[in-house]
Amino acid sequence: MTDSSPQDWNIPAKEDSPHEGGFRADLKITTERGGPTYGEMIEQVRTFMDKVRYACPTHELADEVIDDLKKLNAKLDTMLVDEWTSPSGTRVDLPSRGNITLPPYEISAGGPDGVDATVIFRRFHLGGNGVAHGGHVAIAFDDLGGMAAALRIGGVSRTGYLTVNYRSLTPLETPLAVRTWVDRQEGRKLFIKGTIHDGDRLCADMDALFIALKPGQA
Ligand SMILES: CCCCCCCCCC(=O)SCCNC(=O)CCNC(=O)[C@H](O)C(C)(C)COP(=O)(O)OP(=O)(O)OC[C@H]1O[C@@H](n2cnc3c(N)ncnc32)[C@H](O)[C@@H]1OP(=O)(O)O
Repeated sequence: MTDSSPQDWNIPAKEDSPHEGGFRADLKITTERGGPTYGEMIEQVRTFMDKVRYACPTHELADEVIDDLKKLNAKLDTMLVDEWTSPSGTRVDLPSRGNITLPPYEISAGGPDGVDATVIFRRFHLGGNGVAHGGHVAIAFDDLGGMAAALRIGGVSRTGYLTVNYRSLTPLETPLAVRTWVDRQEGRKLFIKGTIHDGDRLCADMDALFIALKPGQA
């Protein structure tokens, strides 16, 4: 049992900070939260996950790692905040906004016409036989597709459906070009398309529907 409770992550909307279209009206995007080395902390976590995916520890080493992780978890338990003020997700200066649950990507261009990014699937994104897991490919498309929708409407949308066509194998540890764009819009419905290329080779493409949230809609 840790000091934290599930409520730490689920602070309800308040009068001075209402949920609006899925996000808080006063959500502050900042590059300050978590301090100047927060990005390096996230990178070390990703590196740890890479190693965990491939490590075969002895019983003794596994016990040692468990003890070390318990200490690290206890340290972070003293610093938990709600999702609206957590740096992970709002640090726009970091790959994937500092969100460790996303494959790390960097945006090179973004606007109402779409988003261009470079994504690297890490060793811990392994599916099998040395290439990326298809679910992780879909996560990259979902986030960057949602970003294309957000930049078009200047607001928040949620995924209605998302279809990925896996055209060829998606390599790990390789910078891949991602493009997502609004193919057409019908009212609240944004039809989003996307591609992931390894050089000239198409790895996957996406066909998705995002629905713009109404004010107050979660
Ligand atoms: C800058 C930062 C960028 C960050 C990007 C992050 C992106 C991440 C996005 C996500 O992963 S969101 C999580 C996954 N998605 C969900 O959990 C959504 C769950 N579903 C819902 O919450 C609701 O179904 C939804 C908000 C999507 C729609 O419900 P509504 O009640 O608002 O709309 P409604 O059901 O009336 O549908 C509106 C229109 O969309 C159509 N529609 C809705 N879902 C559909 C669907 N699945 N397929 C086809 N059409 C669909 C629906 O028929 C209708 O068409 P018409 O206006 O023409 O009548």
